Amino acid sequence: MSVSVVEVRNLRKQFGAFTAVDGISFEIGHGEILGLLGPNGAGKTTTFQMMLGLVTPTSGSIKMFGLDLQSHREAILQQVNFSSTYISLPYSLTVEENLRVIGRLYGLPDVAGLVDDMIQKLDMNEWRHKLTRKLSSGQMTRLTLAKALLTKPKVLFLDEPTASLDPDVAHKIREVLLEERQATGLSILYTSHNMREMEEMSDRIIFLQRGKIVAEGKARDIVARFGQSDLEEVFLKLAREQ
Ligand SMILES: Nc1ncnc2c1ncn2[C@@H]1O[C@H](COP(=O)(O)OP(=O)(O)OP(=O)(O)O)[C@@H](O)[C@H]1O
Repeated sequence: MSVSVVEVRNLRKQFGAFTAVDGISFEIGHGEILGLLGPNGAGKTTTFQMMLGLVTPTSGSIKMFGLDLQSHREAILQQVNFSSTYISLPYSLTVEENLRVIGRLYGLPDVAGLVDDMIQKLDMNEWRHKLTRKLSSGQMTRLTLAKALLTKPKVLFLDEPTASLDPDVAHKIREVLLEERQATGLSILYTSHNMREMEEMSDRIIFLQRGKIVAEGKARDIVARFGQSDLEEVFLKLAREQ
C-alpha cells in the first residue's frame, strides 16, 4: 500500500458501560478508498465522529498526515472534509450562496470560479438559485458533497454519499469521486448500504460488527474467505450474527 495518510490505532469509544467502538485499528493510504461496512449500530458513525474530532475517544489514537488529531486538530481538520445527509446547511440561502459562504470561510481563491466549476461538475446548474430549504433529498445530498469537495480536502469522509440519489445521479457521483481521487490523490473513507457500490468503489473494506473489525481486505478476498458469492451475502451472514 502507498504512504498512509490516516492511521488509527486501538480506537475505543464507550458511552457509559456500552462500548460502541471496541479497539479498531486501520490505515488509509494516499489516494485510497477504504469502505467502512457494518450493520446498523455497528459503530460507523461514532468512528467518523471521532475522526472529525466531534467525539472524544475513550482511548486509542488517530493520526492524519503523521500528526496526532488531539494535539493538531486545527491543522488536520483544514485538510479534511465530510459529507453526510445528516449535515444541515443554512436553509435560507440558495445553493450557490451556500457554496460561496463555504468558499469564503475556507479562504479559497477565486470562490466564484470554484463554485461555478463544482456546480457544473455535480450537474447542479438547473437548481443553483433554489433556496436550500426547497431542495429534494437527492439535491441536498449533492449539495453536501459539493460543499465537501469544494474545499479540496486531502481526506474525505463520506457517510452514504449516494443515499436518496436515483441510479443515474448516483453513477455520476461515483464517477466524480473516482476522477477526483485520480486527479488529486484524495483519500476517502466511505460508507454505503449498497453492497455493489461498496465493491465498485472501495480498494479495501473493513467490516465492523459490534464495534470490532471482523473482516478486512479487498472485497473479493473477503467474499472468498467467507465462502459466499458476493459482498451482500457476507453482509447478511455477519449482520444476522449481530
Ligand atoms: N451518544 C451516545 N450515547 C449512547 N450510545 C450511543 C451514542 N452514540 C451512539 N451510541 C450507540 O453506539 C452504537 C453505535 O452507533 P453508531 O451510530 O456509531 O452506529 P452506525 O454503525 O453508524 O449505525 P447506522 O448504520 O444505523 O448509522 C449504537 O448502539 C448506538 O446506539
